[in-house]
Amino acid sequence: MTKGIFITIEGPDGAGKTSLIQVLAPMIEKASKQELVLTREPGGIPIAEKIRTIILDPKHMEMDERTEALLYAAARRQHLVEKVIPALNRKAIVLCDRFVDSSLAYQGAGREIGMSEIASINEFACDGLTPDVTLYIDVESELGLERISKGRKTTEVDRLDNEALDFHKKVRAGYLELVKDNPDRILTIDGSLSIEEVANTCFNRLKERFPEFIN
Ligand SMILES: Nc1ncnc2c1ncn2[C@@H]1O[C@H](COP(=O)(O)OP(=O)(O)OP(=O)(O)O)[C@@H](O)[C@H]1O
Ligand SMILES: Cc1cn([C@H]2C[C@H](O)[C@@H](COP(=O)(O)O)O2)c(=O)[nH]c1=O
Repeated sequence: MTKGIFITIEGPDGAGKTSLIQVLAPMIEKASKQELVLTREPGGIPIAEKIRTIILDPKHMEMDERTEALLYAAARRQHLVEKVIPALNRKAIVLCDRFVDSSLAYQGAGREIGMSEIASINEFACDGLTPDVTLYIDVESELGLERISKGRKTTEVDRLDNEALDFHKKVRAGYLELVKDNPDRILTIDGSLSIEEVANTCFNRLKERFPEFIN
C-alpha cells in the first residue's frame, strides 16, 4: 500500500451528493482502519472556500465564463496541495465532493467552452493527479432542479443552481459523455433511488474495488 485512495463524487445539481456523503462516510469509517478525509470542491480549505464564495455569489452575474473556469481550477490547485495530496501521502481515504469532471461537465459542456480547453487548464492545476474511482450519481435535470427548489429553505441556492434547465441538461449530457469515455474509472449510480439505496450501492461498489482498504 503506497498511498491512500482518492474517491470523487460527481453529479448534476440536486443529485444528492451531500446527502449521500452523510450516509456513506460512517459506513466507510466502520469498515476501514484507514483515516477518512471528507472534503469538497470548490472549497475544503480556507483559500478555496473564499474562491467558492466569489464564484457562487448569485450577485456576480457578470462573471466571464473563462474567469469562472480559471477560478475553479485555482481553488482546485490549492486544495490539492494543502489537503488532498498530504492526506493521500498519509494513506488516507479521501472522499471528495466534486473534482475535475465537474469542470468538464459544467464549464466544458454547460458553458460550451469545450472539454479539451477545460482539460488543459486542469492538467496544469492537477499535475497528473487523477481520482482512483469516481461515483457518478445520475439524475434527470428536472428531478435535480425540483429537489433543489423543494429544499430551498435548508439548501443554499447558488449562481449555478439558478441557471436555466437547458444549461443543466447540457451539464448532464457532458457527464454522460465522460462516463462513456472513462468506463474503468467512473461508476454510474442511479440517483433517483432513495438515499439509503444510493449509499448501499456506492458502499458495495467501493468494497469490491478496494478490498484491502474497505472490508
Ligand atoms: N435520493 C434522494 N431522494 C430524494 N431526495 C433526495 C435524495 N437525495 C437528496 N435528496 C434531497 O434533494 C435535495 C438536494 O440534495 P443534496 O444537497 O444532497 O444534493 P447535492 O447533489 O449535494 O446538490 P448540489 O450539488 O446542488 O449541492 C435535498 O433537499 C435532499 O434532501
Ligand atoms: C467543482 C466545480 C463545481 N461547479 C459547480 C457545481 C455546483 O453548481 C457548484 C458547487 O456547488 P455544490 O454545492 O458542490 O454542488 O459549482 C462547477 O461548475 N465547476 C467545478 O469545477
